[in-house]
Amino acid sequence: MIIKPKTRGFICTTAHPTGCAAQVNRQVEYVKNRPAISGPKNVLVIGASTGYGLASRIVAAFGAGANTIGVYGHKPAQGSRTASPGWYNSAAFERAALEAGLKSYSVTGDAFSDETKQKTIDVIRAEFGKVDTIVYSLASPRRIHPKTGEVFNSVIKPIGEPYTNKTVNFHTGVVSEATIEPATEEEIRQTVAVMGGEDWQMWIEALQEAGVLADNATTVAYSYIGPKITHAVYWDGTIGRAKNDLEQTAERLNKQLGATGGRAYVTVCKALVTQSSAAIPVVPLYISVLYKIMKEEGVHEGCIEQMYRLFAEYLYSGEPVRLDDEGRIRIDDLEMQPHIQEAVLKAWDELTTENIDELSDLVSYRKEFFQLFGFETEGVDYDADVDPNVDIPNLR
Ligand SMILES: NC(=O)c1ccc[n+]([C@@H]2O[C@H](COP(=O)([O-])OP(=O)(O)OC[C@H]3O[C@@H](n4cnc5c(N)ncnc54)[C@H](O)[C@@H]3O)[C@@H](O)[C@H]2O)c1
Repeated sequence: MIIKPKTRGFICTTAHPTGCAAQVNRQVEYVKNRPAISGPKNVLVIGASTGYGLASRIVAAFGAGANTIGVYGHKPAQGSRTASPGWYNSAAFERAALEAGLKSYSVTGDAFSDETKQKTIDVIRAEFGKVDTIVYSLASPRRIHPKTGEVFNSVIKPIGEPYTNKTVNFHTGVVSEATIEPATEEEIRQTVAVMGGEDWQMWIEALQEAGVLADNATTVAYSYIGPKITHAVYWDGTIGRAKNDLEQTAERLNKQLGATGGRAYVTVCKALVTQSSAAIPVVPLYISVLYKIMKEEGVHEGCIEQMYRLFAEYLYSGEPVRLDDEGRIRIDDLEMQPHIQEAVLKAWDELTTENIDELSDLVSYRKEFFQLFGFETEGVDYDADVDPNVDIPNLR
């Protein structure tokens, strides 16, 4: 069938298998052309099919030659519906790993459930023995608690007061003001339950109890802090509370794993176009401005560049890991440079619908958004007939 993008707000309901594969292969090529990384051997990535998780898996496999297990939510094609981009990405990843002679497995299911954890443990035990690196990269709107069955929904809201700022409809380029009402205590609690550290801890403990966690294991989870412009809706809001909880979890895990030479880190990453960040008001406009300035300065990075730097220069550099005062890894360092942020702020104050293309890189934002779903990718013939049914090798 001929597959074209179909959007509904900040989501695209179709995905293109050839385009997604091309995006994955571009990231694989980037990593293959960088110096090899030495350290990780058997890597588990939770949330491995898109964004930072997918890039982490590509770096582990093609940068360090590691065997990998990717855990992610699954949506194969059905009738006239295409599969999700994560499905096509993972199919392309598994094919590339097979070709490179790397062991790799995909476990699909709800990562928050005991069942998926057990399924993953079974694969580790049968195929790898143990894992030495665990990347926790879930971004989810909802979690069912595996012990109590309680359903939690995460919200992106400020705390205390309503928040008003500029935002953009990235499809039309219209800049307007968005006001978000503050979260209730219950909404804060539920957001922390979804995006905080409890499930990360549950994963590590399940792996430890099953005896499939290597002694000197490294685990990492991702966070974002960002500039003052987004603080009210992000760092000082509901999601920031969850990220705070993630940091406390890292501290606890560090102590727990430290006894056997292991380590746990929260890594603060750069703001990038992913399915998750597209859903946050204000953030797409901030990213568009940031992209323009960072590109002009020659310091722009995407997911793959960020993850390569994390593995090569921090986690597996052979040196003690550089941390900030709060014990976090900061690969948002380039984004947060004062002169970059000053330039963003200056543009931000002046931004209107009329000058958006001059002051921001909305064109790239839009393009990258569609690329997340395999569209607008060079070298892909979008008028060609393509089979939406794609098998994932090594799917468990
Ligand atoms: N995008 C950014 O700008 C940015 C910046 C800094 C930090 N981060 C953080 O990085 C992490 C990953 O975010 P992303 O932007 O790469 O998101 P993403 O939406 O691209 O990826 C999320 C992954 O989680 C998986 N997932 C979600 N719910 C699941 C479930 N219940 N069971 C199994 N798999 C599930 C998806 O399949 C996907 O593989 C998050 O913690 C996010 O806060 C993102």
